[in-house]
Amino acid sequence: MGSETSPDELLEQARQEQHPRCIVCSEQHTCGLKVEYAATDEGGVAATFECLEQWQGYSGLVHGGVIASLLDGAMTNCLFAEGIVAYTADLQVRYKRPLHVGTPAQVVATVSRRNPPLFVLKSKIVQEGRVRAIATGMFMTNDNQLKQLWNGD
Ligand SMILES: CCCCCCCCCCCC(=O)SCCNC(=O)CCNC(=O)[C@H](O)C(C)(C)COP(=O)(O)OP(=O)(O)OC[C@H]1O[C@@H](n2cnc3c(N)ncnc32)[C@H](O)[C@@H]1OP(=O)(O)O
Repeated sequence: MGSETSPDELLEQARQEQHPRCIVCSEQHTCGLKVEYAATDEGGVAATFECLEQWQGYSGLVHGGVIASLLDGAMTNCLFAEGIVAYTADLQVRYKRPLHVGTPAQVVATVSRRNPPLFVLKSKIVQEGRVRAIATGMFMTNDNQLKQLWNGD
């Protein structure tokens, strides 16, 4: 009791070990998005993205590739928070409404299905209370992580 590793500790450990120079979530990257995903009480992860002008594609709008990266990064970090390291195998993004530069947005992700080695996750970006983009991702562990899952360690 009391020594159990928290989701945020698991997330940080996996992030540091597996992709410390990630273009989406590393604080060390010189020109990355620097998104700080953190575990939520609901069992997923969340982060705020400032939607700076430098991330725009069409004038005044955040580039769709950046949006896809934010959603994918949220889902990857959501698995990190469970101590699972997995790779994006399939990613579907629906751009529902424009994401405007100059206004912060929230990105969240949750695990919706666990069927090792496959995991299905959902993610969304909300700005000023309105959903701007949603994604479904399928993630897959590699052989080493699979062995750990099956061995329960
Ligand atoms: C993994 C990638 C990584 C890689 C990702 C790489 C991405 C690179 C992108 C580079 C270019 C950009 O950055 S572009 C910027 C990113 N995209 C955006 O900001 C777009 C945000 N979304 C919007 O502005 C809007 O939702 C629009 C323009 C797409 C559509 O708006 P709308 O004209 O009001 O129409 P709306 O009512 O939503 O939909 C009209 C009808 O089309 C249907 N519809 C709309 N979208 C879809 C859809 N995706 N699939 C099926 N059906 C759809 C609706 O159900 C509806 O059917 P019915 O009810 O009539 O039957």
